[in-house]
Amino acid sequence: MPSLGRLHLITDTRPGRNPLAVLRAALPVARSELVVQVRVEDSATDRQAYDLARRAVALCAAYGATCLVNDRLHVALAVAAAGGHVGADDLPVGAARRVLGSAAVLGATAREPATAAAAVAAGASYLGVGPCHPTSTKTGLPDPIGPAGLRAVAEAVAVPVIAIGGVTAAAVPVLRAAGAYGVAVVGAVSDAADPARATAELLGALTC
Ligand SMILES: Cc1ncc(COP(=O)(O)OP(=O)(O)O)c(N)n1
Ligand SMILES: Cc1nc(C(=O)O)sc1CCOP(=O)(O)O
Ligand SMILES: [Mg+2]
Repeated sequence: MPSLGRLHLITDTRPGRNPLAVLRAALPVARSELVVQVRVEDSATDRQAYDLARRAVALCAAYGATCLVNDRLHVALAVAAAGGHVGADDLPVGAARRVLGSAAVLGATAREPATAAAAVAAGASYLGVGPCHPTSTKTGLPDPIGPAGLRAVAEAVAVPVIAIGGVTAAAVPVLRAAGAYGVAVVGAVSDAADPARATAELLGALTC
């Protein structure tokens, strides 16, 4: 399995957003360092998820980037994505691994060490850990775990830990020092006036 990219860009499909335009801006900058996670609103139909995912897979292929699909693993398989990401309300990690197969990238959400270790034992190849900081992108999350919470998870597992939740380029050094291999963002790129520049700033912080 090729090494995992360090910058995970999650699609923003809230009303009024243009996720494909954001991908077209970010991909030429980050190329193979980018992991695109296709995440749609819960209210989206499978057909809408499929249409976005197949376009994202094609764009990623042109730049050597990795494309994953959040939650809907049948969509991941249908578009030949590299894998998927699951959390507490999705298929259990072991079941997700059986669906996707042994070669797929499989991310799992973990907020504390015991869940993290269990997810890895069940077949997760990376962990999304957060929310590290307050975020306005997703509601209903627990309180932020901060760099200390991230460190506790990172010290418990041997797979890449991807910090998520309110991540900005300025926050990256502290998160990396706490054990993050990479970061996952929505707003830091999708809300930016210049998504290409925001991507470059995040990459710079991740690779310095
Ligand atoms: C990299 C990464 N980390 C965490 C999540 C959150 O997944 P989940 O808890 O299943 O919540 P939804 O994104 O499905 O609402 C993620 N998607 N990516
Ligand atoms: C989709 C998602 N999951 C989270 C978690 O902690 O599980 S935080 C989050 C949203 C991240 O968006 P932003 O980069 O704009 O804060
Ligand atoms: Mg989920």
